[in-house]
Amino acid sequence: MSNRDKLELEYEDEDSGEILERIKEGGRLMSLARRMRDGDFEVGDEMKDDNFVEEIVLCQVLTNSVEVQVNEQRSLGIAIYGPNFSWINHSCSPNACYRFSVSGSELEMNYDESKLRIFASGEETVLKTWVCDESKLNNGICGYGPKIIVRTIKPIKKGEEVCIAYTDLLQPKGTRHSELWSKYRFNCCCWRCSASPPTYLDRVLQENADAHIEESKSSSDDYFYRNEAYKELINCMDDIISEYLSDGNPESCCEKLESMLTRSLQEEQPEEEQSLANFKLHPLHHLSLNAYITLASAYKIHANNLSALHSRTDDPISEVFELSKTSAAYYFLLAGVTHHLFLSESSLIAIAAHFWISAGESLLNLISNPMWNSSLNRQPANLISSSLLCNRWNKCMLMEKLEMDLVFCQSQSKSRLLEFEEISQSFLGCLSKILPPVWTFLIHGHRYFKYIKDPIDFSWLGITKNHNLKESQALQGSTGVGSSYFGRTSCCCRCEVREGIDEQKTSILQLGVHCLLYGGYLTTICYCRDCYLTSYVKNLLCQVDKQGC
Ligand SMILES: C[S@@+](CC[C@H](N)C(=O)[O-])C[C@H]1O[C@@H](n2cnc3c(N)ncnc32)[C@H](O)[C@@H]1O
Repeated sequence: MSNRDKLELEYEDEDSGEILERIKEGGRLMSLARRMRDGDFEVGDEMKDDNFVEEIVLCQVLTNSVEVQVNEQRSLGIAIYGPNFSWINHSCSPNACYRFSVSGSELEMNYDESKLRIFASGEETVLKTWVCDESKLNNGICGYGPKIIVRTIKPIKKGEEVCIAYTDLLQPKGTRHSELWSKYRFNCCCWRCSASPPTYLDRVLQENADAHIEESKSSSDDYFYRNEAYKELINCMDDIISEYLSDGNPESCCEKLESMLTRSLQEEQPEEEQSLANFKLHPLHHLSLNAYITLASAYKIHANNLSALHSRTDDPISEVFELSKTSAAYYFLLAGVTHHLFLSESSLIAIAAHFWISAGESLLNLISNPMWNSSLNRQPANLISSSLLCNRWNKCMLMEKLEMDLVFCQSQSKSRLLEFEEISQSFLGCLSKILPPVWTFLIHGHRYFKYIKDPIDFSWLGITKNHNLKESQALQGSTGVGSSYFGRTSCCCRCEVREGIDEQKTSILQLGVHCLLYGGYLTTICYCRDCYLTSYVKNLLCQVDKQGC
């Protein structure tokens, strides 16, 4: 499918007009290049308008290509895979996800960095490409480059359509729809988009946490005023993030984003900021999520920059320590928020897995900060004390099970769903013991976090869940785990609250390893045991072991 006709029909629409112009220009240049290559070029040909085939090719690329990402760090470019993949439609509550796989030998042997080059605005941009190995040619089609693997993430009934996500599922419905329309030319009618009342996920992603005034009961002025405040917040955040991307100054970005988040939650507002005050940004809101993602990484980059600047001094820098603590707190909050949302929409499993792993990694990084040793005249820097690890941080039954599952690929005796329910409950049980002191330590004195009453259980927000039949069915068919956290979850493990410096480090380590193993466990469900992300988790866990015992 190329959607070429739809683009032509929608020419009136401003966006489509621009896209169509660019397709026409691209098609003209491609056909010109073809004629020159074939020696079939005469003066005046450059003005010819018979580029239909080239235009179709470009439209097919727009409609069917996917961004190829073989690891977390960077994207390799875009690719079009065969019909087995390209024919899969989209849903905002998909039952499948995909990942790319490339073997180490493939990366080393077939990866020729010099093959394809393009020039853009005077600067040379090098595109990497896989070189076709003649011996692998199979009827003219060669199987080189990363493989794409589609995997189910929900039970799929016979005859039911398999769908994947073309867009970010944590965006509100309006944003998803305009993105799907401008890129793919269709209006999504999946059950999540058609749900009435809207699903819990769609409601919280956009809900104003201020007093719940129903649209019909509020005055039109009030509604208008809030809408304006919402647009103002979006513009303000976009400006801060674009400024950060262009000037690369994490310090100013953190300062501005946090003032924005904090101001939107303050009860008393200066008069000139009244419109922002009218829109409360609760932590499950999609704008808060965008802000947390930027803040978690900006704090980490700021800490790394500062530590590189002082790399020659032996003294550890307390500011680096504080920045790393805040970065870990944001990663943890992101894990808590996405986990909460995942429990109501199971297709968010890969996102939740990703943030649990990032939270675990940032907590382990914090443990190896030299500041722990200096202020207390402890053992050599950068080493997690071996007594700490020989103690094996009182590894609980859940950790032992998850480690066996991840590292030794132990076979399961139960259904995946039953096992998931048990593991998730035990995980929340462990967190209810280890997290409170660690969270207090991470957020101490921070102006924004004092508004976050709990980073895992968001019942304090007072946003009630729907009784949408399809939603509860989806839940039963997938996670089935309630979002209860403090108090209500039972835990049979040996995790315990600790006091004192070594104990504090132990609690952070315990929490970090729990997050990594749980994130790794979710990864095995959505991507399988043998993928890049699970190897990444195993490597991090290996480093903990090597540093210690
Ligand atoms: C990658 S192709 C998918 C394969 C396509 N359905 C076909 O038969 O060739 C993307 C295009 O499929 C259509 N499509 C995908 N998901 C859809 C959905 N949920 N509803 C309607 N059309 C959809 C849109 O036209 C979109 O541009």
